[in-house]
Amino acid sequence: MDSVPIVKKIPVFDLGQAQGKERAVVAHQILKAFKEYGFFQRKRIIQMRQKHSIPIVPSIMIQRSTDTGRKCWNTTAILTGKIKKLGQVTLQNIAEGLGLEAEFFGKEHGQRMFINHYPICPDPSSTLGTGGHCDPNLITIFQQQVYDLQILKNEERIGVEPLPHAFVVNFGLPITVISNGKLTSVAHRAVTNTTQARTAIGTYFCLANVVEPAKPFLGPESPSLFKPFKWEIEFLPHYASKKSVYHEALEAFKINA
Ligand SMILES: O=C(O)CCC(=O)C(=O)O
Ligand SMILES: [Fe+2]
Repeated sequence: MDSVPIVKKIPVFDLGQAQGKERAVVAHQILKAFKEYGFFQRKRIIQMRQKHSIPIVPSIMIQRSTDTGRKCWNTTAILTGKIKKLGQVTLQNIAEGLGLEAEFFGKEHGQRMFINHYPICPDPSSTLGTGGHCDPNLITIFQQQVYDLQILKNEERIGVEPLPHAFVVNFGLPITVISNGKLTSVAHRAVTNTTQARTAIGTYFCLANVVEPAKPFLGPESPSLFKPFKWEIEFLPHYASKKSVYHEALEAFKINA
């Protein structure tokens, strides 16, 4: 590995722009980035990261030392709240970019935190960190401190340049359904490397309700492409059974499939 080119073009927005006067412009640009790459990046987390960096400690230490455990717990709780806010603003931007009401996605979402650790790998050509997949959840927000993220754009893999103090944001298969096919979730994977171990920390924003195409996208000229489904009990088990092969998990929910 690895002849995959690393692009520097995935747009970066800061949270201030996303909520301020430039909000409508940013929402439009986020949609453009989603159409082109399926990803964008969110800046302006420098103070937060410096103030609340998570100590990575083995879980056995957390069990033994209540002090370390408490610190980790407090830090995680603070970060979870900040990420929640970031997720809410991002979902408002996506809704507005799609021409929906800002609160279309609501304010409360299940947040599932993930920590992926990829050790140094002597032969990255034989081992991926995370195999190619589209995410099953609404949006995902995570850190890429060390390069590993590759996306599939027009059948070609491109690497995403890691930016310090930025989060990577991407959207999953439910947004393909909600937008009635206007946005196609982009497949991606994480690769390993021979020199640096890497830990990716992120949050999946989940759905509680039925997933279906949003009413404003439906009409005589644009019939619904997907049947409604319950995310947690119908979609997730199906996604897991398909071993998350790119967009395949959506096939069963397509109308006239
Ligand atoms: O570990 C990474 O960099 C990406 C992980 C990922 O794509 C996922 O957990 O859905
Ligand atoms: Fe992913």
